[in-house]
Amino acid sequence: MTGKSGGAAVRVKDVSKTFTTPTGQTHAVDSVSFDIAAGSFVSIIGPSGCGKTTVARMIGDLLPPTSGEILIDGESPSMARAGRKFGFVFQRPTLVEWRSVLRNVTLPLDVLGWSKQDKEDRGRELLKLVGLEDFADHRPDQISGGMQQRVAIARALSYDPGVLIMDEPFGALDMITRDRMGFELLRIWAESGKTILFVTHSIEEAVLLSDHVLSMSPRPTSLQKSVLIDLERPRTVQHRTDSRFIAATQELREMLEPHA
Ligand SMILES: Nc1ncnc2c1ncn2[C@@H]1O[C@H](COP(=O)(O)OP(=O)(O)OP(=O)(O)O)[C@@H](O)[C@H]1O
Repeated sequence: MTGKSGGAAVRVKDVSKTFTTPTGQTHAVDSVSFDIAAGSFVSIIGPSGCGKTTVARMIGDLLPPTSGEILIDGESPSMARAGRKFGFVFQRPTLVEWRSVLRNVTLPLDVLGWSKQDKEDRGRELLKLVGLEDFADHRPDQISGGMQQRVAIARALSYDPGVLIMDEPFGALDMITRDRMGFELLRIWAESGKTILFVTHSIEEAVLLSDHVLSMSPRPTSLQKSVLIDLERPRTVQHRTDSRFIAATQELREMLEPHA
């Protein structure tokens, strides 16, 4: 994907956000700037309540910034949303209970007016990508939480966006499923060539999955550091014991939990 933003799939420049509520103002994000190169996997990590979700939601056109500029493939978030340039995956899969797994995946294509056959073909292709080809006709309540989140990922990829924004997508899963989903996501990422922005609470998860980890300060959040994860791919469980993995997690832990 080549953008008008100098090759960056996502550009965040001097972005701030202040929420105004009946009880006063919350300065959540303070002049955050970063670029995400096309095709890379970048995580945002920071203490609870620091503003990670707010940053992801502003990029995903779910919230307007108070000031600053966001570009996705060279376009504003609202233009990029209209042009189906990104998909968004939330912490909870939010599937439609009465639709089959296949018809949940193809839901966004209904609005785009795809033919029944094209939707069916695309849906089955995506279910294969996320390893759920045998569950097309199941209802969401007939599959596990991890499988539901894979349906949500397939749905976000349905219209083939260049960028996937994921806000703590595995936060509601147990540790074993979460670990497995991380590697599953890396496989999907490698096969699909997307740019991924991944919000997480877990330092280990961020280091294991990412090319770069953006460490955010407590609220009002600003970018503390971008840590390059110097580990070859494909990543495996063995990387957890690699000295470079340990050094990167240690560096991030010292930034995020300086008094621990
Ligand atoms: N819609 C809103 N209205 C008012 N304040 C908000 C709103 N959304 C978020 N905030 C405030 O902005 C700050 C940052 O919230 P945000 O959800 O972005 O943090 P976070 O880092 O994603 O937190 P967590 O890791 O716990 O999910 C918090 O103080 C929160 O209360």
